Amino acid sequence: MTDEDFDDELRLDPGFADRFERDEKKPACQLYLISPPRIDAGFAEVLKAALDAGPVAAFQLRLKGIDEHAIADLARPLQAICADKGVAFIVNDSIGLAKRLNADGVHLGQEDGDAREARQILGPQAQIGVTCHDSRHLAMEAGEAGADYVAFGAFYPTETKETKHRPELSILGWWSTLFEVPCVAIGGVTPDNAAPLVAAGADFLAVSGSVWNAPDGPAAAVKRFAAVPGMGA
Ligand SMILES: Cc1ncc(COP(=O)(O)OP(=O)(O)O)c(N)n1
Ligand SMILES: Cc1ncsc1CCOP(=O)(O)O
Ligand SMILES: [Mg+2]
Repeated sequence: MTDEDFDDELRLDPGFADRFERDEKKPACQLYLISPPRIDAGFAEVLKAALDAGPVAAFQLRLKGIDEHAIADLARPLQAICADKGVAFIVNDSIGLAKRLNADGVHLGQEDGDAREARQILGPQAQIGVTCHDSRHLAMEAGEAGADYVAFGAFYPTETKETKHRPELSILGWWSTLFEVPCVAIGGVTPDNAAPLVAAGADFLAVSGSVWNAPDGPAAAVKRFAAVPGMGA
């Protein structure tokens, strides 16, 4: 079944998602930071400053190409900072590492494992997120499997990851209208292009490059995100 067939089956007016308008009944959109691809010795201080600069709901440790013992060693001080600032600490890719670190949650891509298994292993309090690319079908499957959020992207070009999928903004309104599970927008999001994602219904903006590579520094970028209409604590 295609995503369009879902609209037919649900007897939806095909244009309804484009007309979705975020209003005061929907909680403010929140910032979800994804770590830089490499963590150097000074990163803990950079992270602290970024988390102090504006509201951040979550921090995901996303390190590729290094083994889990090394990631665990890098994780602990960062996890402590997040705990201190009341920011959820999410591990990318690995249910086992999330368990070992007693992280607040795990983010799973379509090849990273199953949300039901993650729930069994990590327990009812864990925040479990699932990559759904541009697919309503994957998002509904993730919701049924008990995901705490579904992630759509990449909305904009990004140098952080090679991406194949480019959802339309309307997937955010479609999801928000039909389901309670929060949705995340990811991929090339900057303070300058964030507003349409927020207006379209994103509950979280997941951001890496535009924060860590900001010319005036990560803290300034977090501050700019806080000023985007519809963003909040
Ligand atoms: C919040 C969030 N959304 C999407 C992704 C991408 O996950 P995945 O598709 O598994 O790709 P990698 O990040 O593992 O390269 C994410 N990490 N976080
Ligand atoms: C991990 C990931 N998944 C889809 S796009 C992306 C990269 C997000 O980083 P950036 O905010 O730098 O585009
Ligand atoms: Mg992954």
